[in-house]
Amino acid sequence: MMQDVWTQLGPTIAAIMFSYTMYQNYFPHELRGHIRRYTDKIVSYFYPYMHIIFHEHETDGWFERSKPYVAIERYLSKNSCTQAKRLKANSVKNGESLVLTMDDHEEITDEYKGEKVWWTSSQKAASRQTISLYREDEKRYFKLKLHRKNRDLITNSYLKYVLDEGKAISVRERQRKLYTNNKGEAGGWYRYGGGRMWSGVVFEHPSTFDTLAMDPNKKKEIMDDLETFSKSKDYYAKIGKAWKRGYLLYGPPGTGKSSMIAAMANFLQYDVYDLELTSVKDNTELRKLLIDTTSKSIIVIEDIDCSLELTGQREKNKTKDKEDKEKSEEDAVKEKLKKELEGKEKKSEVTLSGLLNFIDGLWSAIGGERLIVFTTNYVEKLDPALIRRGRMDKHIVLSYCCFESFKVLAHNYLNIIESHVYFPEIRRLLEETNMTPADIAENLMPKSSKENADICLERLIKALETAKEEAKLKAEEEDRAKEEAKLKAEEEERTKVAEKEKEEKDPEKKKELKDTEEAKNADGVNNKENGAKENGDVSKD
Ligand SMILES: Nc1ncnc2c1ncn2[C@@H]1O[C@H](COP(=O)(O)OP(=O)(O)OP(=O)(O)O)[C@@H](O)[C@H]1O
Ligand SMILES: [Mg+2]
Repeated sequence: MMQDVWTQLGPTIAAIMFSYTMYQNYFPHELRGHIRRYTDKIVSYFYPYMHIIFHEHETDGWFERSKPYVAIERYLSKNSCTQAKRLKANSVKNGESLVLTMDDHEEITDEYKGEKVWWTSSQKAASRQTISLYREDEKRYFKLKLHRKNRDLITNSYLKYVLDEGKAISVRERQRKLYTNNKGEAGGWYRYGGGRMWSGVVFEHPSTFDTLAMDPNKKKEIMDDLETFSKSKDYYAKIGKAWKRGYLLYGPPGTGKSSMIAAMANFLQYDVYDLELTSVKDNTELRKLLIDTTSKSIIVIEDIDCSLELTGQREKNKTKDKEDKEKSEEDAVKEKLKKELEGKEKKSEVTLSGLLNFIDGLWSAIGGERLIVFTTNYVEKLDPALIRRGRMDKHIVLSYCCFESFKVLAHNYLNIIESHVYFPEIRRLLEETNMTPADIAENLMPKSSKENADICLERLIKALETAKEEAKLKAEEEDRAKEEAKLKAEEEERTKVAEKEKEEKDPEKKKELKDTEEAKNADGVNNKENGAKENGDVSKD
């Protein structure tokens, strides 16, 4: 049966092929163009579909792939995996992961608002005249087939959706980076357009909100806050605010400030720009660094209190005139000596006002979707202007380990899910003494393959007891010192009173004391008058 069909089809195919070859060889090029136009018209009368082509390279010979093509490739990858029989694998993230797309001449179907479209991937040989230095001699493209009645829907709405979705997938799956600013002086050439302001490495910090030990309610609040921020582009535009948010993380060393920044970056899939303020030459360079950051990023300034002399700068300026007058010659000499000692070592000239502008000046709005995070161990040292709401919108205190935080660490480090016989004791000890999550974590970590959960928890209990004992001794020591100081002050007071009483009882001494006081007062008046004359005081005239 099958053989019969082929026997009948054979001559027909041969005839078509022959006619096509004759047409190609003997019809002049111009005539072919005319024929094509007319055949297209006839076909379009019966054929209700239309096509849109998206080339991989928009400009001939140019190396970069077209952005719409890449976005479509990413968008189609999810449907390709389920529909296409032959797939093509492209490596991304420096070969660490793969994007699967349909192979040439495969077709996949997509549906948008109830209407179907069809995508195919193809390639055609590049024209011989084109000289391409960078890529293979073939032009890849995606072809979108759609019904003509859906023209408006697809061109106005569907294509935008595909491109946005494709871009979002690329962002989600991109290799995130941790950047640090290059030192201005050392790498001076970059400032004249020769290089970049930031150097980056792949961001691989494993901290997440799951591994972060803190009060669960507080954790949830922060996660909600971050999520709301990342989805609020339109809201920020509506209220006329730049799409950025400031976080101030403060607390003792080892309470998880840096870990939280990493968790935030992993949660939102953002890049991290770790800004070393002391390497920034001046306010202009600070602004350039800001311009050179991308959106979907966290700009971090760690230990802001140590970064610059930002704390008292305002007061210094306010009282500058007064100080200038009062500065004694001795002070001036001291200052000069200090400057000489510092030698030629160039210090950062970034000022508090420069930093304030960096955070919420006009330039801070460019790019959007950025978090600015400051960390400090001493929040009280910071200038209030630096951390006011609007600059640092959310203040988060990270403190000593509570029992809830401990449970997270016990789960992470020892895989203890809910409870353990040692937990009540640990709970009591944590309420009685302060220990940072970093110290707790160190005690919980097994030091050899023989150490099980019991051994690690016992070690923690011992450490907590020792810490409690030390804190008690320290408190006693402080109380004792305070008591001694109080007794000393009382003793001094008693001696003073006794001496005064003694003087008052002795008439000779009393007269002597009165004379001395009168002489002192008279001296004071004379000195004032003399001083006024010397200064040319005109008030008496
Ligand atoms: N809240 C926490 N949850 C989980 N691990 C923590 C937490 N706090 C500290 N750690 C552990 O302790 C180590 C030090 O923490 P981290 O660097 O985040 O502290 P920090 O608050 O930034 O300290 P510093 O003020 O000294 O910079 C981390 O590697 C982490 O393993
Ligand atoms: Mg830190």
